[in-house]
This record gives sequence, structure tokens and C-alpha cells, in this order.
Amino acid sequence: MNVLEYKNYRKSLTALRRRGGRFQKAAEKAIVYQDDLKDERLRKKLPVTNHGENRIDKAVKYDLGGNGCRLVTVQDNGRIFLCFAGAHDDVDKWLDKNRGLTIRVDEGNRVIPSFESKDYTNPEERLQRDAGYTDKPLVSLLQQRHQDAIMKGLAWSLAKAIGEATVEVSDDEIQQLVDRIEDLVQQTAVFDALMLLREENIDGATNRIRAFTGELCKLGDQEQSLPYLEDSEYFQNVDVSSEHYQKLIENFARNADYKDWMLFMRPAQQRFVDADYAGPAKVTGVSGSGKTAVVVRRAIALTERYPDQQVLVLTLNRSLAVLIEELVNTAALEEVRDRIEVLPFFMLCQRFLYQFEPDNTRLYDDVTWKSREHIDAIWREYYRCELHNYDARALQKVHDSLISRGIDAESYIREEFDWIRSATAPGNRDAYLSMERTGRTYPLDANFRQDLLRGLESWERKMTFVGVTDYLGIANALYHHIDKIEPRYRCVLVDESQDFGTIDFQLIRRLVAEDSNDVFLCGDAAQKVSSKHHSLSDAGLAVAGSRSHKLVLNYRNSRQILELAHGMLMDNLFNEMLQIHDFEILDPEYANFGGPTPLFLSAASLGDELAAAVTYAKSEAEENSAAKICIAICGFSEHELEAFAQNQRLPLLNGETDLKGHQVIVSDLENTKGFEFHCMIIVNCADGVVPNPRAPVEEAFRDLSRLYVAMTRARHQLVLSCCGAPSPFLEGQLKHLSQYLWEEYIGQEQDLAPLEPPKRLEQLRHDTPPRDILSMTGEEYLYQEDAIGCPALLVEKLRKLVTGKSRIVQGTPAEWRSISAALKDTRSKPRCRQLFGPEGYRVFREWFDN
Ligand SMILES: Nc1ncnc2c1ncn2[C@@H]1O[C@H](COP(=O)(O)OP(=O)(O)OP(=O)(O)O)[C@@H](O)[C@H]1O
Repeated sequence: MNVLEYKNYRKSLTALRRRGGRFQKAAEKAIVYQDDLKDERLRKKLPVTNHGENRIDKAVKYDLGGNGCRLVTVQDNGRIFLCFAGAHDDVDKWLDKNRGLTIRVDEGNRVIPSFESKDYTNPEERLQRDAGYTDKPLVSLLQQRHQDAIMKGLAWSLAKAIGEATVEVSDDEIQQLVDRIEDLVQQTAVFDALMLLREENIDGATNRIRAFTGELCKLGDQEQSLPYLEDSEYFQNVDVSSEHYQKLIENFARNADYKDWMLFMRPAQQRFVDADYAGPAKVTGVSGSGKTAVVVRRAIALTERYPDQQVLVLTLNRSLAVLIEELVNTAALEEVRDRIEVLPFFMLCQRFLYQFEPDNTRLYDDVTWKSREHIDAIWREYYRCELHNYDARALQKVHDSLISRGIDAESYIREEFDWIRSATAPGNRDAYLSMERTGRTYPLDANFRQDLLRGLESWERKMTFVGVTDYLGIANALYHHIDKIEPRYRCVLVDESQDFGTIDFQLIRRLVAEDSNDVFLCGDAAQKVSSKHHSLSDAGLAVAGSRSHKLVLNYRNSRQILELAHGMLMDNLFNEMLQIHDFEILDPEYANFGGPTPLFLSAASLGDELAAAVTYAKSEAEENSAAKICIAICGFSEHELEAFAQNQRLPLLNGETDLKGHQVIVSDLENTKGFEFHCMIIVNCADGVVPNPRAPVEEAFRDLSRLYVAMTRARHQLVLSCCGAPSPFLEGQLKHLSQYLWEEYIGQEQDLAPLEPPKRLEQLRHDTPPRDILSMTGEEYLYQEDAIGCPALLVEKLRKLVTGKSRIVQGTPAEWRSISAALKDTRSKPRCRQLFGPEGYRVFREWFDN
């Protein structure tokens, strides 16, 4: 005997229970009734309500007491479908919304709901649905074969008229169109399909058409005796009398903030929750496909499978760990909760280091993601050889080569250090000299690599000296003790695994003995934003093909948002991206809901954009107190955004932020990863900002991923904003965006003063106004942003001639104190131009005259 629950049934039951008093009693009664329903004899004794129910075929409602609380079921051929439990009015509303619900099964005996009008000419007996947002013709939302099915046999002019209907079509207009169809069954099917499409319920419309074509049958239509009914996206079998089920309901009723997926996992997701793997397994999923949801559920399932053993969930940073921990605490029963540990990776390393190096605790104490804020400044100080530390001069040749090719060497080399530290073990750095640098495109020969290794060594010394360690530093520090790490967990699950490095994985491998279900990874290559080296096989975590799976259905973003984000990704796919081992962009399947067309808003300046974005976010927050809104600002680092956020009295997302109690949040692009917001406003999506023009073109894909991550955080509304020309990444998609000026969009009456844009690192480091570039020595100048793109010949001359010392040989200047002095002398004393050579002199003049 099957008892199946409809996808939101448990939610209705826990909501009723949570209301307390007589409602709670009613919910408890429903739990008892569910059990009795399985037994035909007991079923007959349950109190059915007096008035039948004609809104839903084969519905049976039970009286739960409590002044009209009801349990709504559908009963067909001995199968029981639990649909809704609620107070009288809520049940009434639910029945109105679900009018025409008809239980059908597909060829795999999966239970599928189809919404079918009894009499489409009668407003009381037909489906009633609101209009959605799509601007496409409704029928075009369907797959071709379903379009063909509803149009079959129709006169050309009628098919054309139906094909042109949009969300603006009224109920009566749909009826008039449908009246022209001759076949009575087809009439109702087309009416229902158009109603469902108008609300952008494409799955609903598709199911309705499949019912019409006979792909979905009613239970009574089955020729043989009714087989066991299988779980589907909509209905799942439940063992209502099990103690576990009852405990779960109670658990959810006690938790105020459970998420829908905690109550109803889709079969595609559930498969990975329950699966038994002989070794490391991996699920790659599109953004918003429920990877985190799967990690949480699987962690809980594993504690149940391995009683008395510990399960570890690892993620990138503290805020994501907090988020996952909250989910675990809500979804897991008390008895297993203690056996699931959720940690950001660095904290795990920290714990081991406290144990292995008890004398160094202070050093590792400061390691948080937050330390990046000052580490930016420390890096610059080191890199630019300030404070009489000239160690970074080892990097000069690489620096010069990079800047003469228009690359921001300071950032590139820092990323290269991350790459080296994530690819090679601390005692084996020389391996870098001959490694293939996957993901890094600027060629570096053996000499350059030697220099980089020397530079890295001195940078690590500097960090130890000033008492900070960054994220990779701590993994490297722990690596020295790798042999001492004993397996201490039965299973380890990793969320956002695409941003973990090879060394991280080697450490993770040690945490758990090689066994079935030992390591489970979830990630999405399209969301990889770090430049770390990432190889599972190098880390001894090779995932057999049979243990590598995909999740492609997105649950988070409205169709319009995902279409835009995915379209942008596909428009800009870089070869370099595709060459990365393990990299795969999955084609998403869209969530079954629509939303407003994403906006593209422009303003005269970044200050105007920011003022408008903050005002708009605050007004949205006021209007909808449950909505969380994120303003992500392109082109600035987290550290640079800190003071800006503080001035606006808004929290900044930084890997540590607790989002509770805040509605409007500021972030850079990268830190939005893993979160979701009702509305995302992405400011400064401008040409010259995204992608960063000072990174190698071949590595612009990292900026593409960052923008994609930020865009796919939006559930309902996405606003892209810029001043000047938009980011070239968006070029192909602009036609799909609603474009306005910010002032038009938020209303002219709001005459907003522009906000001061975030300060750059240089302004944050020095309160004094920036130094005049011409007063600098060659070496000082070559560290400035202005010098990026400086021709190689000029770089060489500046280093050699503008040394900071004034030297005169036989009455002619031979070295200069500053660029301005060199300019002055070469202008007035043609003889000293010879030092530059004719070409060098021409370039020198041209460069500085401009
Ligand atoms: N079975 C489900 N039913 C309804 N909603 C779901 C389901 N599974 C996940 N969701 C919702 O989809 C959204 C995305 O889920 P989740 O954060 O787990 O995805 P993800 O794959 O980890 O995303 P990303 O990689 O983009 O961070 C969340 O709002 C979640 O509540």
C-alpha cells in the first residue's frame, strides 16, 4: 500500500503544529490519521467532512477538530496522497489554488500532478492563475514536441493566434481562442496549458499536455493491476508510522527557519544523499542546484549510517560554515547533531597546528579570512621594497616583464604565489620549476620561476616576521606535520570544493581512512574564483567516473536571471577555461518560476550609481521586511570596501559576517559565493573594470566566474549597474535587459547626492595626497599603476638611469635623482640623451609627455 506526500504537505503540517494550542492538537491528530489511513478498516472510521470537495478530483477531507482544521487527501485506487493540513481558511485557499489537481502516473509509475479544468467555460470550474513576467510568447516556453501536441489539427490562423499569446492575455481572451478549437478534450487541454504558462509554470503546463497526449494516465486507467508507485519531483512515499518520521515532523515544528528542501528533497538530489560509494565521490552542480542542500542531508544520513562515528563538513570560510551549521542544526535530529562538525578549512588547520606547534599559537591565532584586509597592505609594503626591506627585488625581472606586457605584476605575482603554495608541498617547491602551470597563462621560464621561488621564500619570511599568516600559509604550515595527521572522521564532505587547492586536498585525504563513503565533494567549476592549483588525482583523491555525478536543475534563480547569467557565461567562454582539467560548464535546467526581467541601470558617475543603489536597496528592504538585498561592487577589494560599508552603516560580507538581523549588505563579487539574496545589485559593471584590464586577457575568465557567481546569487531580482560603457562580458546580453537611467528608475523626486566611492588601497595606506609621479625614482615609478604597459626598453632605462642618485660624468648628467630631473636635463642637454639611445629617448618623452 502506498502512502505518498505532496511536496508541500510536510510544510503545511509543521506550520499547523507550530501555531500551538488547538492547531497543534489538530496537527497531531493528522499524524495519527495518516497512520490509520493505511488500514482500510480504520480509514472508514475517520471523520470525513460533511461537504464533499469538487475542486479536486477524488479529494477526501478529514476533520481534525480545532474549529475547522482539515486534512486534505486524494484517494485513488487504494492509494493515499497526503496533500495539505491546515486551519479552515488556509485549506480553502489551498484548494482554490490547487483547483483541478488530478493525480496521474508516467511510464515509470512516478506520480505526477496535472491541473485540469472541469469546465473551462465556467469560471467556478476552471483553473485560475495569476500572470507571470515573461516577455516571450507563452507557447514558446514549451518544448517543441509539446507545442506541436497542443496545436495538432488546428487551423493555421488559430494556431498563430494561440502562438502569439503573451502574459498579457486575459482569462476571457484565452477562452475565446479555445472556443475556436473543435475537439472538446483539446479545448480544455489548451485552456489549462495557457493558464499555467501565463503564470510561467512550465512544468505544470508540460504535465497538463502530457496528460492530454496520454503520456500520463490516471490511476484507474492502468490496464494491469496497479504497480508500486515511485517517487517523483512532486510526490514521495513515506512511512508515516515510523518513529523517525514523527520525530522529524516534531523537529521541524520546533525550528522556526527551516528551508523547503529540508522537508522535500528531489529524487535527483536524494540519490546522492543515500548513495553508497566505494571511495571518493564528487557531485558537480550548476549554481543553485542544491549542492549545499545535498551536503547537509548527506552528512546527516551518514551519521545515521555510521552510529558513534564523526562526520566532518568542510567549507571555505566562516560565514559559509555558519550557514551550513545552522542548516544541520535545523535538519538533524538531536541524537546525531553532535556527531557532525562543520568547519571552515583554515580553522581545521588551526586546530591541528595548536596541537602540533603549541608554542606558535599566537602566529596561527590571527589567521582568519579577515586578516586579508591588512595583509593586502603588508603585501604592498613588501612588494614595493618599503621600510628598507629589499627582498622583493628578487622579483624585479619578472615584474618588469609583466608590466611591459600591460599586466598588473603586483597582483599577478601574488596569485602566482598562491598557485605555487597550493600546488607544491613546502619541502618540494622545486617541483614548480618544471610544472605545467594549469590555469596560469603568462609564460614563465626557469629563471623567472627561480626568482619567484626566492621571492616566495622571502614573502613567507616577512609574514612570519610581522605575525600574520594567510589562508594558504596555514595549509602550508600544517603540511609540515602531514604525517602526524591521523584519520579522525568516518566521512568528510566538502562544499565549494572547486576553490580548494591540491595541498588542501592532500591534508583532507589524511583526515579519513580510505574506505567507502570516505570523501564527498560538491562544487561547480564555473564558480571557481581562486587561482589555486586544483587537482584531485595529485592529492590521492581520484574520483572514479562512476562516482562523479551532476546536478543540473536550478532551484534558486528565476528563469530570467539564470538565462542571463548562463548566457553571459556561454558568450564569453575562454579556451583557457575549457583546457583546465576537470573543468566543465554544465547546461542548467531552469527553475519552474519566473521573475522580473533583470535591469541594467546607468548613472553619470560611480558616486551616483552608489547613491542610487543604496537608496533603492533600502527602499526595497522597507517594502519587504523579509527580503535580503546585496549590493556587490565590482573593481574593489574587500579591504577597500570596508570603510565604504562602515560609512553607510551597512555590514560588509567578508567570510565572517553574520547576516542575521541585516537586510542590506555590501560585498565584493567574490564573497557573495554560497549565499543567496532576494535582490542583487551589482554596481560598477563597467568596461575597464570587469574584466580587470590589467590582468592577462587569457585569465579574464576568473573575473567572468566572479561576475557569474554574483549574478546567480539573486533569487528574484537582479540589477546590473554602471557608468560609462558596460562590461564587454555583458555585450551579448544587453538586449535581454530592461535598460534605464537610475534616476528614471527610482524616480526623479529623489535628488540624490553622489556617494564618495570606496578608497583605493593606496589612499587607505597613506592619508597624504598621492606623490607626484615625476618626483619618483625609476624603481619607485615602476611600482605605480601608471607604469603598467610601460615599454620594456623604457623600463630598462628607468631602472638604470633614474636611480635616485644624481651622478655627473665629465660635466654631463649620467644618472638622475628623479624622472622630472631626467626630463629636464634631456630636454636642455641633448648630449645626455645618448644614454637613452634614440629609440629609448623617443619612448621616454612620449610616455611622460602623455
Ligand atoms: N529540493 C529542493 N526544493 C526546493 N528548493 C530547493 C531544493 N534544493 C535546493 N533548493 C533551494 O535552491 C537554492 C540553492 O540551493 P543550494 O544553496 O544548496 O545550491 P548550491 O548548488 O549549493 O548553489 P551555489 O553553488 O550556487 O552556491 C536554495 O534556495 C535552496 O533552498
